[in-house]
Amino acid sequence: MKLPTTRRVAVIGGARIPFARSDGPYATASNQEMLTAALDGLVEQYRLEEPGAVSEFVAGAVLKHSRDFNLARETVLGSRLAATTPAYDIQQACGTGLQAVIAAANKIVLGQTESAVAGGADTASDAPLGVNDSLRKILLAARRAKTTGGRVKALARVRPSHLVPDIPRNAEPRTGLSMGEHAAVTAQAWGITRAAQDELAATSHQRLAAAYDRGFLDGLVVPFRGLDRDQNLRPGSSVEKLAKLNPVFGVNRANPTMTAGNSTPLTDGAALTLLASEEWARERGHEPLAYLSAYESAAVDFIGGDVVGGEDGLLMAPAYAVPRMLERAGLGLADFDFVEIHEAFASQVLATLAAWEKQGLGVVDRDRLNVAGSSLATGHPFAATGARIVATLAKLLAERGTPGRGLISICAAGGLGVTAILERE
Ligand SMILES: CC(=O)SCCNC(=O)CCNC(=O)[C@H](O)C(C)(C)COP(=O)(O)OP(=O)(O)OC[C@H]1O[C@@H](n2cnc3c(N)ncnc32)[C@H](O)[C@@H]1OP(=O)(O)O
Repeated sequence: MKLPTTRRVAVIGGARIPFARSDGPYATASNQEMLTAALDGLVEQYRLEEPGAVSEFVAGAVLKHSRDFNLARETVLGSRLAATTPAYDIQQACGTGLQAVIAAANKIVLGQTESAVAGGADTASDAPLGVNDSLRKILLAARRAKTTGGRVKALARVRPSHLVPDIPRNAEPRTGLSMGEHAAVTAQAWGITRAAQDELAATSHQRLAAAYDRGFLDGLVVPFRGLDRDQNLRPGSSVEKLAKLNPVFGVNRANPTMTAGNSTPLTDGAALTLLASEEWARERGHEPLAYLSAYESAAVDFIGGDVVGGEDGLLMAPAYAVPRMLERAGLGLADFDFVEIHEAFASQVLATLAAWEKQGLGVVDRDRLNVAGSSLATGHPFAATGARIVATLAKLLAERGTPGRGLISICAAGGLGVTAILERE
């Protein structure tokens, strides 16, 4: 292997399918089909068909079937990208899409690749239901049996209780609490009000609707299965309407503030980003939208001490990743024209902002926060969100046309956080 080189990584563009609420229009679509649709959209737009056009494809899914094996490679084989394109899977819960971008970018930085497509897909509609563990052991024993009698003997141990499937839960294995329940504890610790959450949610819908209306998402969103806009989007969303919804997650009956309107819905979808060296972009005549200039990740010990962590809750790792990233980059929050915080829950965005403020990083101007809407309006197919945000932010910077900077902050299950900075000169 050649010794490291350091090069800039350009974000050339992105493509995603419209996101759909789970058990809706994409109920019969697999991760692979959705990822292929997004990939083909990118291939068509940036003329990536010929062998070698893309050095590598990096993608992942949080809810992945064992049959998908290497989902990224299977996607390449079913797409218009050359079958000679290497591909691999990556998974870091809701940080997957951004982590795929970072993994792909690092090889470009080091001069090992020239271009990459990175992102992810997820479907809660087609979640990988597992076979009950006891039944799985019986089936494995039957498969190992050398005689028909042995197989029958093994299978005779099957009881009705063994037929109960192993259903993936949207919960932390170590606490048994759902993401929403964890976020509710953090919201309470930071004193996040229902009104502030509903305001953030309404703004997300209004801004996404405006972004569609002014054509900002043209090219970034490729139609799929009858949808050309995110199905979750409610253009008429308002604080008054959101205030009428019943709470769904809360710590106690006295102060439940989280509703279906200020939480992301379970969502199906796929999103990808095209990255390249400056040389690749120049040779192919593509003007980079922006450059990736820093990335960071962090984790919180959400089970140490207090079981769910209080102010340091499950989704608070960006409160550590962002200060670290800013310090290394020699920047402050005021240096950013755009701030993109993944809206897992409105309360979690507000708690992250409060944590940054408490640490002395300053206050984020709301006119710079999630200006084209975010996950509360688009929905959140776990592994797709990072690539959606990278492509959105890069286009926002390019659209502005002047030198600028954008910050990305994504919280993830497992107490993880993945963050990045995009710049345009
Ligand atoms: C790191 C991370 O990202 S962690 C985050 C991971 N993601 C999650 O954990 C997903 C969390 N979300 C969920 O589990 C579910 O979406 C829930 C529990 C919040 C809600 O589920 P459901 O109750 O099925 O939601 P549903 O879509 O039916 O909405 C409930 C009601 O609110 C209404 N509603 C939802 N959003 C809005 C809105 N923006 N404006 C107005 N009304 C709304 C719906 O119309 C529905 O009304 P109805 O009962 O009259 O039909």
